[in-house]
Amino acid sequence: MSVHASGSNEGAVLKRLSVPEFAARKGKEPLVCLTAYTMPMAQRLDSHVDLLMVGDSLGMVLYGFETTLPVTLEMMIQHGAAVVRGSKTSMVVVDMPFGSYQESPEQAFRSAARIMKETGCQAVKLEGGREMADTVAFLAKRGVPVMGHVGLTPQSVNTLGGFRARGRGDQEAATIVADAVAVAEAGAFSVVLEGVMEQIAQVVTARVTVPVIGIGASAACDGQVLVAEDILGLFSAFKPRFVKRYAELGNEIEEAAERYAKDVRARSFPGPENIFGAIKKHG
Ligand SMILES: Nc1nc(=O)c2c([nH]1)NC[C@@H]1CN(c3ccc(C(=O)N[C@@H](CCC(=O)O)C(=O)O)cc3)CN21
Ligand SMILES: CC(C)C(=O)C(=O)O
Ligand SMILES: [Mg+2]
Repeated sequence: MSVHASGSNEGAVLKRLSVPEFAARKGKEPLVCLTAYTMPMAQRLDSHVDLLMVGDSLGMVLYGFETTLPVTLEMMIQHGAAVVRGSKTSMVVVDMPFGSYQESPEQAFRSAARIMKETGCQAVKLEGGREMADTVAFLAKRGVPVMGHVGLTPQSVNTLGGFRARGRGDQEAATIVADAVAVAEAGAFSVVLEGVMEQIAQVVTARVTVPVIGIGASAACDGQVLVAEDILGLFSAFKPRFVKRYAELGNEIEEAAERYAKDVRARSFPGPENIFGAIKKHG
């Protein structure tokens, strides 16, 4: 719909939204983010969003895993490279998968460097709060822009006991605020805030100087992100409360497959226009 107005897009060549331009949008218009895992989806979404997030949710949405834990660095790199190839103006951020960064800042840097070298993305995202602050700082100081992710952190599903809203109760709410502040102060250029009450979102958004991107965290945030397949009706294993459906493409796929099957069975497909050199029928 629109090419990013800020920054210096001199001449006719379109440029991607940069990390500093993204960060400078806090307090201005809301930042629009969606996940993308493939080239064709990235092509369709690119001009409508500010950021394309190659989420490790692809393990659940594309591969049918029950959690994001089995996702590998290799999978994130292949999908990340495809999304970069399919987009021109959006910033592309790739999720660091479980096990690729938690061990040490050095391990995180090695993984992040591979992601950036092999995909061409602008930044990486990793889950965690205060315990990840050193890692965020280590990467940010070495040329790896980092997006934080606090609140409902799906890679901790086994510790949390499920994909449930976080921050119910004052103690847990204070923990989430402290986590967001810690990663922002460590140098994260933005923070995803997932699955928390509006009250927490409001406090976090006011308290940190970088954009807070919400998913199930109310309109108090500086921007929103959702899984593209969720809003398009292409994923039906579960539907979090925070998802709003904007299309029912899953139904359209089924209807298309049904019509095709009917045509093949009736030999009405392929027709003359779909074949190479039809046999001349003599009347
Ligand atoms: N397709 C998809 N969309 C997502 O938003 C998403 C993923 N996959 N995979 C990674 C994580 C997992 N997420 C989830 C998964 C399930 C719920 C869910 O079912 N929530 C229920 C409440 C469950 C409870 O309280 O026990 C809800 O009603 O929102 C929420 C977030 C968010 N992320
Ligand atoms: C939705 C975003 C925040 C994410 O982490 C994912 O898709 O994996
Ligand atoms: Mg993720």
